[in-house]
Amino acid sequence: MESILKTYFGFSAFRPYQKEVIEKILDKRDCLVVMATGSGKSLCYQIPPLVVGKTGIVVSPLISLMQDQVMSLKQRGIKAEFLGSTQTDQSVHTKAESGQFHILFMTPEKACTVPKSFWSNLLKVGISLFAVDEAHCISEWGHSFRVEYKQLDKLRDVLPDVPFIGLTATATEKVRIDIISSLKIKDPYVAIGSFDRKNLFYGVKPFNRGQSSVDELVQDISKLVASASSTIIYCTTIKDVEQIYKSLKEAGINAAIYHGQMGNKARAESHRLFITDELHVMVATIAFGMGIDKPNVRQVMHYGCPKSLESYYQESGRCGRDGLASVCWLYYTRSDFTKADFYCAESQTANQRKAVVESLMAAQRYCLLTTCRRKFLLNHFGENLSATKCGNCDNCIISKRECDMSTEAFLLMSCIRSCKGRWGLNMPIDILRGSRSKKILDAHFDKLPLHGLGKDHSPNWWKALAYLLISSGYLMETVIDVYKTVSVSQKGEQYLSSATPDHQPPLVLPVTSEMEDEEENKSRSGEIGEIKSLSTIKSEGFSEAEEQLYCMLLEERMKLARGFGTAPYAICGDQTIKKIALTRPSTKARLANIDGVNQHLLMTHGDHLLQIIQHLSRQLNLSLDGEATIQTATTRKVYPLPNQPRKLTPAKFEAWQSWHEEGFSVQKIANLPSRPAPIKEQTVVEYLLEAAQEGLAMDWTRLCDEISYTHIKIYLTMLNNGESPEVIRSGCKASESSPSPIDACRRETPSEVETSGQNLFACSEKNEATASVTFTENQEAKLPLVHDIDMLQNKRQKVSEPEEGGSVGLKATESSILDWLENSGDGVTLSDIVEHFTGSGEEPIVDIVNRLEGDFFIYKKNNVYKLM
Ligand SMILES: Nc1ncnc2c1ncn2[C@@H]1O[C@H](COP(=O)(O)OP(=O)(O)OP(=O)(O)O)[C@@H](O)[C@H]1O
Repeated sequence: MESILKTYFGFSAFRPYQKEVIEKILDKRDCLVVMATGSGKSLCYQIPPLVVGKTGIVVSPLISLMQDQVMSLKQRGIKAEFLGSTQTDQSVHTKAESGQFHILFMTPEKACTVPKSFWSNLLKVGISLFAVDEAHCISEWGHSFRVEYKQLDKLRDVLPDVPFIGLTATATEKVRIDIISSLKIKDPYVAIGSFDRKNLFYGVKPFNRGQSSVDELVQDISKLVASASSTIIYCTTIKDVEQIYKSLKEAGINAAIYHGQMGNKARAESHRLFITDELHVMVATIAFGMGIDKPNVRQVMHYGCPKSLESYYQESGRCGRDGLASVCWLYYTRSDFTKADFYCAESQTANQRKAVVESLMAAQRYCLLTTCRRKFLLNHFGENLSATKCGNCDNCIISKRECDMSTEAFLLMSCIRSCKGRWGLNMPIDILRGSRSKKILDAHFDKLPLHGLGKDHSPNWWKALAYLLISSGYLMETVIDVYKTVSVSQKGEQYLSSATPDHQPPLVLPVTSEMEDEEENKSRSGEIGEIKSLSTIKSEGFSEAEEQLYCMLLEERMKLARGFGTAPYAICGDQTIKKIALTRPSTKARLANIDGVNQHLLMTHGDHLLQIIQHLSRQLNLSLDGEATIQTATTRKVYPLPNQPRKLTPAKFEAWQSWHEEGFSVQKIANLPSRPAPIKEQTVVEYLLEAAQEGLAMDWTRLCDEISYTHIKIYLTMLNNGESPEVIRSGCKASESSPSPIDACRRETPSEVETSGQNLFACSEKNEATASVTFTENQEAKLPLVHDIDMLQNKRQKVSEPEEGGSVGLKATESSILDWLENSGDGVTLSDIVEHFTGSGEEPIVDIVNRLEGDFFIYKKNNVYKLM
């Protein structure tokens, strides 16, 4: 699996859950995969067909999306095609039926209407999986319900032994259950990943639909265009799309446009211009881009509140899919929150209508939030962010002014109570503002003593206060059919009972931007502008020349893509180009070792790329084969982190930052090129534990995974069996006279212990006769890993076998190295190879290894070579 990952996709490590899901699919188990947009779900269905050599069927809702995926897969040397109404190549059907494609995409309509013979013919050659992408479309509770998806369950009986996989980026529990039952998925393996997209910045801004707001937006976008980064602007109506498009045009910004009233051809052309980077801005309705696979979109702006948080999460999630820092801004007006009727137009049942209204309410709450937006979003999807602030949203960055609003809160709550929970917010606000509308007169609300007491504030100011009171639990909203009513909660009642018209206990609330705009006529746009420029830092850590090289390489990629009629990102990602600009590889082996460089890229463009790199580097006076010392890590934040706890030394804090914030492994931190000399991995683990003790956030699961779950399991099992882990230490001492198998291994193959990367019982010097366990400073013995023991025992057997060639020493050749690697499951380091093939010098060995790597026979991960 790992060699397929490197060969076809250029990646050397799986992301969380990918491997598990793939293994389950290979075991023919049904799966439900619920993972964030851009987290790498597609790989889960792309790898099994390549492993077993049988077609994988993927149902996908949009033709444009299928076309993009087919294009990208072909660029990786994978045989992929799609079947749908726009397929013009008649031979695809026949080829598909005879199993000639690794991956075959189909629209749901096509999957349900192809003749049965298609499936029976394909079954004869074998089907590796049946995947339903964007599986939430099957659920009425989902935000993109598609009737045609409902028919897919018919195929369960046609393909009884084929594993069915549902994949979605947004699924509440209700939707998950619905997907499982609607697709007739049996006893599925359910993988639910984190929804936290750490590289995305979230921000919200109120606006009015006036020209000044549009001008401000255009100004923001022109800055982004100048940095050649891709932006999607989502509008809620076609009218808005046209207005923004026109304003951009007038400001000299060329943008693509996309909405449902455009013809197919025009839409396809817009789509093409955007994904091929010919145009950097796309103004569109949400008709654009379900599952759009362009990884380097740097901004998604919503011009108008979306209809649900699910859609917002998915639409905004289209930026930063390559893991680089990206920005999501949402601009809303109050009138956006009154569109429930409009969104309910297609709802047929009361349940559907209720779902629509509740969804819009959640989106509204997100807009009006004064606390961490990421925490709120994650909470909506059932995930808890342990910290109160994420440090990467507007609310966490801009400190909010707080103010005692007890008098106004008292007025509003009293007025709502007088309305007896039968009205929405407009009625009590109109009463407070002294309205004499017919509704108010009919209900005799003009007689209330509160009538007219709130004229000093606008309706929007009162609404902002109402939402502060809702989010802090003093008021509550209820949905009846499509109507929302507001009433005083128990907490609110308690407050009212402790207050009188002359005296109210303090009630301190944050001043929202809307209130601020009205009260002080003060806009936050200055601060926001600053955030935005910070958030769009493109190439942090580059020298000027490297920055130039990066831009030139992007240009070269663009030329290549044009020549091949494909999108630049399909050639390779921005992240890969960044790494190339930083390391400037001079050989195929070094190029192959860069994450994101796959075999097809190396074979088709490798020589050309190497020439270009050499030429441009010379031109810019940059040396070749540099070390990538800057962080291009996936989760780099552009904002300052919480202050370093006082007790932690800078080294410890930095280790924690690299691990927690940048996602570096313990091993990588121990060996950072910026260190004068590597430090022990165990030391890094201790730094992390100290940081956790100091109260810094810690992903324990990840840490356990990294330092080995097995390690902990052995420890617990020993405790369970009443054995003290001390026996390990005493066993070691006894080993001086009668070595335990572990000790014996340790003595015979000392260097291999280090290859486990765990440094669990660091060995004494090579040939030393009496090995001893290394203790930590406080003399605690460390436990070996189960697989380490197995590995060592295996190796011990091998070591005791007579070696070919006796004392002459083994000679390294391409085939002898490959043969040897075949039997070393966990891979070997360069020094292992040099030690093993004593009949050859280091230099020729390095040559051979480079050749093998450049030809994709082997690949390197964490300095360990493995067989492809
Ligand atoms: N193991 C990996 N290592 C590095 N990059 C990866 C890995 N797996 C996937 N990616 C990259 O992550 C990006 C997003 O992957 P993918 O398109 O599969 O996301 P997704 O979860 O299907 O998103 P969506 O819900 O939007 O369809 C792609 O550019 C892909 O190449």
